[in-house]
Amino acid sequence: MPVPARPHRQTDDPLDEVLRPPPDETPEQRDLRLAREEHANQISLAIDADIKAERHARRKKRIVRLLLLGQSESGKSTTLRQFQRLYTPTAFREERVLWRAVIQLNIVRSIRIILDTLSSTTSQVSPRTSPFSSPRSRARSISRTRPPLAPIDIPPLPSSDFSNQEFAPNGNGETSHFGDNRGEFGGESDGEYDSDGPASRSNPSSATLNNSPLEALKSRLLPLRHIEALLIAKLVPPNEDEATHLVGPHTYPPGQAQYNPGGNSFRTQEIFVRPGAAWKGAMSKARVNYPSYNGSDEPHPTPDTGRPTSAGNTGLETPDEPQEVLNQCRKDMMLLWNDEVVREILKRKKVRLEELPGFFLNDLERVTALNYMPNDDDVLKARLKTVGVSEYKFEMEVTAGRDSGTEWRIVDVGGSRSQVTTWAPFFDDVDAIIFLAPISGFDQVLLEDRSVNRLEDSVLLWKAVCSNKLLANVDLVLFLNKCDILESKLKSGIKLSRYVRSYGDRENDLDSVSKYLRGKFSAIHREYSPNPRKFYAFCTSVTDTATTAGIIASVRDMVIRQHLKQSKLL
Ligand SMILES: Nc1nc2c(ncn2[C@@H]2O[C@H](COP(=O)(O)OP(=O)(O)OP(=O)(O)O)[C@@H](O)[C@H]2O)c(=O)[nH]1
Ligand SMILES: [Mg+2]
Repeated sequence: MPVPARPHRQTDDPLDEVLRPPPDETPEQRDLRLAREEHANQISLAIDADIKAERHARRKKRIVRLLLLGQSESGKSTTLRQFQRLYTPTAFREERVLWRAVIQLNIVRSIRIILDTLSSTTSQVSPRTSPFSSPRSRARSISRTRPPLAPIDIPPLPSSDFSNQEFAPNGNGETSHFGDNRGEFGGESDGEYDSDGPASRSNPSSATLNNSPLEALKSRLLPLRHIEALLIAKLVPPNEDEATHLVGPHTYPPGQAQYNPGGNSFRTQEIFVRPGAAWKGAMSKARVNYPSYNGSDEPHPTPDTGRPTSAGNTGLETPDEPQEVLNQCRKDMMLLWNDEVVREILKRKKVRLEELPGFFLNDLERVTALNYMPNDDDVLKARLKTVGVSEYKFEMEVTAGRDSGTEWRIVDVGGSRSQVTTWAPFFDDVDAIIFLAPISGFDQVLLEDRSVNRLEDSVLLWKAVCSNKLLANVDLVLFLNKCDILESKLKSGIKLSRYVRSYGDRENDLDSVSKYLRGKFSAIHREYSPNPRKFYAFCTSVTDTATTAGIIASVRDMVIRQHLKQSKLL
């Protein structure tokens, strides 16, 4: 529909038009208007004074405000948990038990990804074309004591059917890594890991796996669907409609989305909660007695049943049904995850589960035990997406010299694209920002927009943060995060230069790559910052407690020094 032309105005400022006095204003109306304007002006001045006073009081009270920014899955909430672990250890330990439900859900989701992947594969089996049917692989499989779960005759997998770009970005020219604007970052198609030649991509085959061991296993794992629903109900507060109405189906790559063996589909999206104590509160309110919990790593079986007495602390009914179901399914889950052919299929489909958030399949024996109690590392590895923005107050239990008596407030935000717009109101009165750029994502795309490369998205966000005028005087700390995943990717042969053309033929190792990317981020900071300011960069793996402790201690020191300087207390 054509948009009508706007009437001609003297000024384009809509406020100007509204505020201009009417042309036929009487002297009485004029006096009244001026009195109203004066009144409004007084109110506005009073509000400004309040804000100033509050800021002054905050400085006097020594409240330090730290903002965590970065794209989704960059590690913001994990960094927050590291702060909690280090500086409010008692509270952190007391809350560990609440994370068990999240970990249970993470496990269920990982199993679902495997089953989805197998389902999409097994419906396309064509024995004749299978590289798995080579005499060697046949012999290897036949010699095993138990039959493999998936058939040996698996053909090359048509990557177009499993269009999980996260694992095969740009493999088929479907996405451009860095949009059309390939500046210094320029992508190339990912051919190296797409071992399927073009000829093998379309493989309309028909054989199905009725009554196969895989089908039997799938039905034995069906109870996981039930506990998934149960866990979602437990984790998402009852009034959180939005959280249960998860974002659209495009959010998850198709390979992760559908496990639908019996017609009842699993929820297809990532579960999320608003940050803050809401979900923890909802769960802990449902606590039943947990008499012997002392914050240690030791489990607390009840004397008679061996069941976890912590069940009540998870907010789940006693006994902890999800834990019992997971315990019953543990052998089958291990069978699935440790199956050689299943691993091969995952590899061919480029599903690198180990690199996905919330991965616990290598710890199934431990985490499915009836008396399982999450340890610190488990809590840091658990994945629960954040939606919204929330401020956490820290009264440091563990203080160090200069910042004793200081109250810390750490603001954690949801990082997915739709939420970036919610950040700006929190830019006021910030002492420092920790920006997390997960540099292992150079070969991945965003879950919420599969046309956007993750590294490119981080670079764009970083530019926006550096150039933001509200943040012009805020010190920036950059965490080039997920260096552990980056290292294993580089070691496995994935080349940065395929995705970042300007990297050229430099060494493809962690040291060279992280130095290079650090240089790029640092150059952006120099170029885009409105004013000169302090900038610190660290290569991090924030799930790693040992290395992160030192980095967080340095950040804390820097931030507090700057805060004191600004408060003119130094
Ligand atoms: N291996 C590894 N995993 C990490 C690292 N940092 C974070 N993770 C994991 O990545 C997942 C996502 O981390 P979160 O801290 O939830 O990410 P976030 O930035 O808060 O994400 P949103 O809440 O969606 O904005 C979690 O499962 C973390 O355990 C890291 O350095 N290495
Ligand atoms: Mg988060």
